[in-house]
Amino acid sequence: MSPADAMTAPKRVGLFGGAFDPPHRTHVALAEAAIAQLQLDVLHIVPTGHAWHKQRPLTAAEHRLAMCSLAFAHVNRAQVDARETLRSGPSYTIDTLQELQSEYPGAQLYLVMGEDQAKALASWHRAEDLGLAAIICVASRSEPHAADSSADDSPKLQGVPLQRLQLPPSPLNATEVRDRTARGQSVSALVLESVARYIDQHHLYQAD
Ligand SMILES: Nc1ncnc2c1ncn2[C@@H]1O[C@H](COP(=O)(O)OP(=O)(O)OP(=O)(O)O)[C@@H](O)[C@H]1O
Ligand SMILES: O=C(O)c1ccc[n+]([C@@H]2O[C@H](COP(=O)([O-])O)[C@@H](O)[C@H]2O)c1
Repeated sequence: MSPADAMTAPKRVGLFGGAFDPPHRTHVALAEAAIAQLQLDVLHIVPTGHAWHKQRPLTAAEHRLAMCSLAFAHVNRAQVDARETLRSGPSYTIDTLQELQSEYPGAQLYLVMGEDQAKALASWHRAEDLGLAAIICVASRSEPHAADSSADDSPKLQGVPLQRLQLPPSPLNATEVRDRTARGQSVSALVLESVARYIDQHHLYQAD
């Protein structure tokens, strides 16, 4: 890398992973909040390839990628990244963080997530390495995906403090988008208009 390249190389790099089946309005708000509050140079939006932790099969990656491209199109510094859908085997976040470390030498990485995922972090693959690779940044989440209220509400990963993102608690979730679509109800309050159109045009989430 030349000295000039080093001056302009991204120094604050975010990773926001998810099934994004489909991406909804709160995903977009969370990405915008992360970019602004963490002053990110780039935020990689990474749809999961093989979600080893989910029971249900995900919608084909090509559709989830296309919907992410629509949902995050207007978000400056967000970059939809297909890498996990192209990787064989389970999608492990630590693998993606290590790839980003190689691609952005010297950058500080930020791993962005909702609180439900933060509470489950200890079960992730190589969980102990996550907090070494990235600063873990968490947005609170309201029902129905909120974490158990009896649990410690200041989550930590084996002693690693998690950084809070300021985001008004939102009950939006992709399950409701899929359920409403299957019932023939409108989802325009839950997803961007472009995503609603894509769902309709490609007959996604419709009842059999
Ligand atoms: N309403 C929300 N508030 C805060 N974080 C959220 C919210 N919805 C999703 N997230 C976060 O976005 C990331 C990706 O979530 P995901 O794609 O699984 O969406 P979801 O709405 O949780 O989907 P599903 O209902 O299918 O479980 C996760 O880190 C999740 O915690
Ligand atoms: O690396 C892991 O073991 C791991 C376990 C659970 C979830 N994740 C990642 O967390 C992100 C959000 O997951 P989800 O279930 O909310 O879509 C997504 O990128 C998943 O691949 C990663």
